[in-house]
Amino acid sequence: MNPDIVFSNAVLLTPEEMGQADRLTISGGVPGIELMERAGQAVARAAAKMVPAAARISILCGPGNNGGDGFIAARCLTAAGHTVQIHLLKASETLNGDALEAFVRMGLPHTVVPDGDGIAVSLAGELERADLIIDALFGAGLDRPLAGPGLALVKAVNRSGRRVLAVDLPSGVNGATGADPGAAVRADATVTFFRRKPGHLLNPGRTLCGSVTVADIGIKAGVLEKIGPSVFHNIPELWLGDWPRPDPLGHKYTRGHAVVFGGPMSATGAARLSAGAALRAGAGLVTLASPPDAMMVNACHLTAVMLKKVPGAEAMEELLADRRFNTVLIGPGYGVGEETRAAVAAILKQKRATVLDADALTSFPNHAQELFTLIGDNPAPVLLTPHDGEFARLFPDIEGDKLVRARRAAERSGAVVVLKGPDTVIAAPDGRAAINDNAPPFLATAGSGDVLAGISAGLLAQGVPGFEAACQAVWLHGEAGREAGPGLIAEDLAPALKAAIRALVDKTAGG
Ligand SMILES: NC(=O)C1=CN([C@@H]2O[C@H](COP(=O)(O)OP(=O)(O)OC[C@H]3O[C@@H](n4cnc5c(N)ncnc54)[C@H](OP(=O)(O)O)[C@@H]3O)[C@@H](O)[C@H]2O)[C@@H](O)CC1
Ligand SMILES: [K+]
Repeated sequence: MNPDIVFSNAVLLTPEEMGQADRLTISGGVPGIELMERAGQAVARAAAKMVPAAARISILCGPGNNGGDGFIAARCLTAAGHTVQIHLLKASETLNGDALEAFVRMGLPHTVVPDGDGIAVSLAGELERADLIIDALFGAGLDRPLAGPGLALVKAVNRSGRRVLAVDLPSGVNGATGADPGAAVRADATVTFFRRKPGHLLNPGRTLCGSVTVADIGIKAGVLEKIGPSVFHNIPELWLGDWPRPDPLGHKYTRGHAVVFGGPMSATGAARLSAGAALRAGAGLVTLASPPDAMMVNACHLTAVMLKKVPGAEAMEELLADRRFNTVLIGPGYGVGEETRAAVAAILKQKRATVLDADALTSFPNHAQELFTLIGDNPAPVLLTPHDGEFARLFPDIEGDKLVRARRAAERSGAVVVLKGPDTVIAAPDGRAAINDNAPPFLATAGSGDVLAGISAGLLAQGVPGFEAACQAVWLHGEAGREAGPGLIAEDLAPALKAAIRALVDKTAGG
């Protein structure tokens, strides 16, 4: 990975790391109120784009600095000619620091939400009449589920059916995990500061944020060197430096040779989907290794993908004695059980870049440590690509939010773990992780995972390092899904991949 990535827009900061960025900036001579001014002004600019002239805007301000941003926005929007109603969750006497300063600078009338589990009918009515509600209740400082008047207010916002702009995070969403224990605001848009947070990308946080914009509030990227971020947004900026650009003087043998092990006659399609995707992803050659009974059906369906009869684990070892097969994928449609475990062991002993998917994962629930030992002994990258169900079977004791689970699993297994879903997390054993957000919902269809495993193998075959190959594959898979569009089936993905790669290469002049 390019070391400059830690300064890039791909960086995600936990609320703690964001606090560190804040403190480093303040100790570097920028007063906190200046950061808050810029934050509040950015919120006001975003709000102005969401409403007509002279709009009615209700601003809900919490007891901390998130509320402080709301006071600044209130002042700016009033100056711009909007009618602004300000509601404090707690009496202004409880404010301190920059939030108090922002409140004083605002100098506008306000009300305080009365204590209790409900809110006044008049406030509910006002929210329902607003052109926009600005949610400045809680941001990075939320440290427990909402309750009492805060919870009542959030429910009233969601009931109002009005457009909502969230400051930093929709109140109730945990910035580190995206969790919303209890309840959270459902926003149409969110303005955050300096860098995105994991909670903007992990569900349910992502869906509660609406569209997210990142405002520059004067924190310099240089502070990131001290913070040492390790979690990233899976965007091309993260891995373009490792994108496999074909050598103009090269040939197909210099672009790698992936071998995909296929299943019995009744389940051959999955491995063919994988093999086709590996070829599309740029592997110079792809061989489908087929059991004898499935040769005929595979032969009927393959053209550019080559076919080889491989009757069992011993034949696999013989095949892989040829070092030109530099990457192996096993799992899609392979079958679950002892034979699969033996095959995976035979493959991992050959020390090739390896993708283990589907049945190759499901065969190991009671033999997980055996698998991790084999992975540990293989110096080449190994990718595990479980969905939640496969993950739970392989790592039954690992709990927590998706980011934590994927990172623990990667550390334990020694593999790059791709924990799949609408917010796929890719985690490396060295602690790096990336969160993906470009997959359309219609990508959740039979065979889609086989294609993803194939793209991963195709990139590994070209020598892309494990973490970057997984990140590229997940991103391309999402782009291919968007390209294929609603109604897609897995067969559509390999052709759509061509357009997705073309767009990436054109945009970046990546060759
Ligand atoms: N960092 C930066 O660079 C910049 C940050 N900025 C802004 O600051 C925000 C972070 O501010 P923050 O740290 O003051 O936290 P914030 O979200 O206002 O909440 C803390 C307050 O809520 C309370 N509380 C917590 N949970 C609760 C619950 N469930 N139910 C009830 N109460 C609860 C907690 O009180 P407690 O009761 O725990 O004492 C405390 O009073 C950040 O999101 C961004 O908008 C910008 O100005 C620009 C620069
Ligand atoms: K908020």
